Amino acid sequence: MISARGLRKSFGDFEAVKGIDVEVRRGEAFGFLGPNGAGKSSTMRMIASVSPVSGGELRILGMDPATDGPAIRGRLGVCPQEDTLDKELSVFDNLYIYGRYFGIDRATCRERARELLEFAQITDKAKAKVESLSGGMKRRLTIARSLINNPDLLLLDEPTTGLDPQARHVLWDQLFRLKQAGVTLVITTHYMDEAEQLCDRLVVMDKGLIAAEGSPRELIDAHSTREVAELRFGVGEHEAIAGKVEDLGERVEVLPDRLLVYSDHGEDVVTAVLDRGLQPLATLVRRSTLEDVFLRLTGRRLAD
Ligand SMILES: Nc1ncnc2c1ncn2[C@@H]1O[C@H](COP(=O)(O)OP(=O)(O)OP(=O)(O)O)[C@@H](O)[C@H]1O
Repeated sequence: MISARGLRKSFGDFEAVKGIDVEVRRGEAFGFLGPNGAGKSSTMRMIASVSPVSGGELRILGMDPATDGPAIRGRLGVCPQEDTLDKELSVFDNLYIYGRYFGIDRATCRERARELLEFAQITDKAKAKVESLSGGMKRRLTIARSLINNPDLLLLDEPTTGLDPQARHVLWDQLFRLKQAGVTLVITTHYMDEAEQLCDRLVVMDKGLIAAEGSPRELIDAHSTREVAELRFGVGEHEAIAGKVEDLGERVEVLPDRLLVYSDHGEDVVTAVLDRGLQPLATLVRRSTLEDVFLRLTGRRLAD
């Protein structure tokens, strides 16, 4: 569906994407995970064929965005980071008029708009003004709108940024149903839980480069331990205590508010810490996540 080789994007002297290789297969949900400024949106805009490639090769659905932009865009759905809904129009008309813009005939547009309202679970809001919708409903409508042309490939740029946890879960469900219906999804996100939930495969991006690639499970297995023991001590104590526990795991990370001890057996770490007379204010043993992978690969947290 998408094939990139040595793909680059420059803005003047600044290189936002520094030569990346990406292969997205039909029917999969593929993620670009990385912090703000990693180059995810720049990559996405090149894939959406709205921003020219500065270097390397890019093929979308077997076509070249430099020469086949309109044909590619006709087969893509694009859900941008910011809401671009028409606030003056009703929910239904946002879908209907967008469909007409794609050249779809009136009757098909009406039918498709009704289907999509149902899919987005906002049928009862058909006549409401967009302004009256909650943030989650607006995102669902934006996704519905991006499906009006029955795209083969749906591009979603940070689909759940700014939503509360419940609205995020409703949206994930919507995206999961799309995937089951055979739509190929490409998602950028800086939420590792979103990447873990939705993506079959992903690349971890940092500073315009790909730091790692694989399924969430493969990435965690390759770059982290099975478990992590989190130890919380008093403010300012973590650096000094790190030296006293570093032999208990494969690796120790010092964060401002806690220590992370990486070990396949987190409970054993906690027991050993207490045996040494150390008195953490709180302990937690959890499974490794993509956040741990990111920290390992870049020395920084995604949240930062
Ligand atoms: N039009 C532009 N002109 C100049 N610099 C740009 C432009 N667009 C993006 N950049 C820069 O390129 C870098 C990558 O930006 P990009 O938006 O691709 O990152 P991102 O990973 O999508 O982050 P975010 O989550 O903030 O969107 C950033 O340093 C950004 O400031």
